[in-house]
Amino acid sequence: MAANNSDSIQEELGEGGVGVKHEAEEEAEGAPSSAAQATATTMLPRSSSRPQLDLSGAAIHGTLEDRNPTILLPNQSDDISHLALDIGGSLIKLVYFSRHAELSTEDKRKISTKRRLGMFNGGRRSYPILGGRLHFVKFETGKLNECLDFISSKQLLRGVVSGVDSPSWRSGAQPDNIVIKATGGGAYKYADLFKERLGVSLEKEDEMDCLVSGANFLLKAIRHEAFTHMDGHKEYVQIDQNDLFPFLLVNVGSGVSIIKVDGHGKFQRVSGTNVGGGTYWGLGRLMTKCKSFDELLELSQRGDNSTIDMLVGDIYGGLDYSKIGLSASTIASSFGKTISENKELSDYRPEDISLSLLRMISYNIGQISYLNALRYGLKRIFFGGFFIRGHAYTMDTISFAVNFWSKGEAQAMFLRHEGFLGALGAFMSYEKHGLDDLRVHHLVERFPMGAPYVGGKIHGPPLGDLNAKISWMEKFVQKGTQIIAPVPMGVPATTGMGGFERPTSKGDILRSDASAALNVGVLHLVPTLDVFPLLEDPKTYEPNTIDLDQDEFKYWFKVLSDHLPDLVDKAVASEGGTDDAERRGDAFVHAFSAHLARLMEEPAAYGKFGLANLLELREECLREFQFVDAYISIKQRENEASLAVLPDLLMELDTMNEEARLLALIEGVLAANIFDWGSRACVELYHKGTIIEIYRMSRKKMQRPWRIDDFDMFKKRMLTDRKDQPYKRALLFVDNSGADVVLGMLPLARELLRHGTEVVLVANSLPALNDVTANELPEIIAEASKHCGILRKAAEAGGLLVDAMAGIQDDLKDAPESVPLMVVENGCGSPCIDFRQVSSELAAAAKDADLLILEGMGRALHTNLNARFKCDALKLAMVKNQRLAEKLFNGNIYDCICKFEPIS
Ligand SMILES: Nc1ncnc2c1ncn2[C@@H]1O[C@H](COP(=O)(O)OP(=O)(O)OP(=O)(O)O)[C@@H](O)[C@H]1O
Ligand SMILES: CC(C)(CO)[C@@H](O)C(=O)NCCC(=O)O
Ligand SMILES: [Mn+2]
Repeated sequence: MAANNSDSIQEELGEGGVGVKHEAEEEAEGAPSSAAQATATTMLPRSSSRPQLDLSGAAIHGTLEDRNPTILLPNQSDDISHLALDIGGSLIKLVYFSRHAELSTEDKRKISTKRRLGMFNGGRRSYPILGGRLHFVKFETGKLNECLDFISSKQLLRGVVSGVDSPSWRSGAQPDNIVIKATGGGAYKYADLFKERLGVSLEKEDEMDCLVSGANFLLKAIRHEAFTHMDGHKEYVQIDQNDLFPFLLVNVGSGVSIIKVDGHGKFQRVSGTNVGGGTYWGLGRLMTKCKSFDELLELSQRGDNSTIDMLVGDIYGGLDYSKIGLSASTIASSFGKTISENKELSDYRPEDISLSLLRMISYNIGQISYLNALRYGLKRIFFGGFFIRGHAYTMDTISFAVNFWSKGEAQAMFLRHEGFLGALGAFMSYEKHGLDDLRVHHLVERFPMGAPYVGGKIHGPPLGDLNAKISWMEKFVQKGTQIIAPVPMGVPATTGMGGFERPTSKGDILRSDASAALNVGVLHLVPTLDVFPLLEDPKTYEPNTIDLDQDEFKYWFKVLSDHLPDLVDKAVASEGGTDDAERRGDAFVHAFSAHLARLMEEPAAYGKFGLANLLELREECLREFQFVDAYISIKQRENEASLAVLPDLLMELDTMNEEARLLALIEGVLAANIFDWGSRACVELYHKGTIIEIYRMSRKKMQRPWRIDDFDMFKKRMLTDRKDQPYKRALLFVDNSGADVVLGMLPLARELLRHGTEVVLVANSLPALNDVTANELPEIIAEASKHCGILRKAAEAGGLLVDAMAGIQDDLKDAPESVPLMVVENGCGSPCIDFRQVSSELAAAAKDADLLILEGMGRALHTNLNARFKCDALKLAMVKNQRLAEKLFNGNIYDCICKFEPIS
């Protein structure tokens, strides 16, 4: 049985440690925030392998009294290189691409690492795709002027030049040369108006072509795009690229187009129906006097269609007509009850009318789609178009019809970017932007701060700056805008005989159109991301170890909420504790809490969401309010404190024999992993002792066997089986700053170097909690090298000492004989790692690696505990969360995990 040392850790510190000041705190007391700032400003330029946070979050405009205030999109300083439109009978859809401001990130360390990894000269792939962001916006066709204003106020035409395929979009374009791609009937109808008002020509693209290429792009490039929706339950479907075609695409716009898709560019419009979204909205408006589509949809949620529709039971005296499979509650005739002679329109409730109408039209579309699927032997039907509106009841009705008539043979699926197929397709039709080459791993979807909030329409002039964004957040708070209930999950009961009851809606307010558009997120295109080449099977790889279901989410909601006050204190202090920082801190808390609340209501609101995504969302949210590195001063003082005792530790290790030393090293990694500011239990410990005291105590308490203890197997591999065949290259995924990396991972790296193994330290590109970043490592290593020849030689050989240590030249020819120690960034800014999207630098480093060491809870437990690799893997972590320990290992907090997975 593995030892449980949790109580004794608390005890020991409770006695010996109380009242003892944090060692480094004392040192830092003199000038706490200025030290932090000094580092912040001398930091190397930020990595661009994950984009900077999108600053295009929405902002509120108008008076506080408005129920649906207008939402403004803040300024976009980036270049706009492409813009495409789909102008339909009801709505205008606009997709535009903004390029990241290119940061120069090629510091010396990176250049020399890249050279070593063979990333230059042939080894380096050339990226035809630009990094940037795809934005999705829509307007009512009847308010075309708002769309024109939006385009000019956001300067979307700036940089778009004549000859749209020219890559030189920055050079000054003459307005009268500008050509943009457009599809939908309005591309013809309004061409002159665009020319007149904006001076642009619309290059027309075929509407069906665009729908198909938009759908194909989404199904290929977006991981969680398609989902089923049955009985109120939403489930994302994994699309197999090799088994995608043929399928039926049903676009439900004003009218409905039904297209059989056989491949890229291979399709046929096989049918359509004039009973579509325009019919629902138009008839609904006439009959209910609703002022907006959403109002009409919202009404339906409180409706009872049995007052309008003639049911089988109405005809059969309350009985089922079971012989032909019809239950009493099945609609026999939509609107059939309104034949009653003594009733006028005003005698019916608008709610009931809206529901009957919605049901009639959705059901009809489902049925016609099924018939066409049957006609061509297709099993999969994808539904798009804005009629769907992410509305649970609409989707359930369509799914019900497809499922009922096909007897479960055919499946209805919906697309998250439902209404943007045509606009995306028009966008794709630009040549040479390289987007056809985009793969799933190049795209990161982000949900800017506006996403959880509810507002009116998205349009209007741009908002200036961060300050304006914060005011927006403050306005929301003042106004007390609560997070409004999600699209209700209809839980229609069926009798199993075709009956389909009315929706039992959860909330009574429809999530507004604006926020629904925001829920689509902003797609960040990051061409430098790659799939980690050592994943055994990228197709079946799932980073998250535990499914974030409602129950699990509730738990993490509390953990993250409880942690917020402390986090924001640190964040504000890291920015000097100024009034401005305080304001940003408040805004951050509101924004992140809003995201949490939104996800609590609907865990699938932003696509399939795991714990890794949730933890990353918090970091992104900090970055959105320009908190560059909340833990910077903690990281610094812990690094210093640990570096001070490193020489003694190394000396002690060197007195041991090889076997004892290897054990001491692994023990050291596990013990030092206790320094984790993301774990509440550990943060409490930190008040009870100095870093070194805690580290020593943590080591002393180590008792084998650990909860998972493959150490002997690892030792055998290292010291017996293949002693003369050491690992060629080890990738060490490091976790926290301070003792964790300095006293844990660095000594282990040193031992591997000693065995002749090249070591690549893999660290975060962007800060997350107190994790060490790739930018910070060279300085730490340089400091450690002062006391250790092995590290120094290896670091020199790895080109690490160029910037950090004066007097040492980066001259490869004169480099001393040693295997190199290198540092690469992982492409993430999160405490977890998703191996489907890592930096190209890491992917290159992985090519020759035969050992992976994943360290820490985020990378080895929350994610990747069950991941299988093409080479040996060692997963090391201390479990610093009681629930996780119980769930994963039937264990206890502070249990240790040493999981070795050799490939043979
Ligand atoms: N805010 C909204 N205003 C108007 N209609 C909306 C709104 N939101 C959703 N809809 C629904 O979406 C439909 C329009 O969908 P979509 O934008 O896909 O079609 P369209 O391109 O305008 O039409 P078509 O392709 O037939 O020309 C409307 O008819 C209505 O049913
Ligand atoms: C006319 C279009 C293609 C315009 O988008 C669309 O509204 C539609 O497919 N209407 C249905 C027409 C029909 O096939 O009966
Ligand atoms: Mn359309």
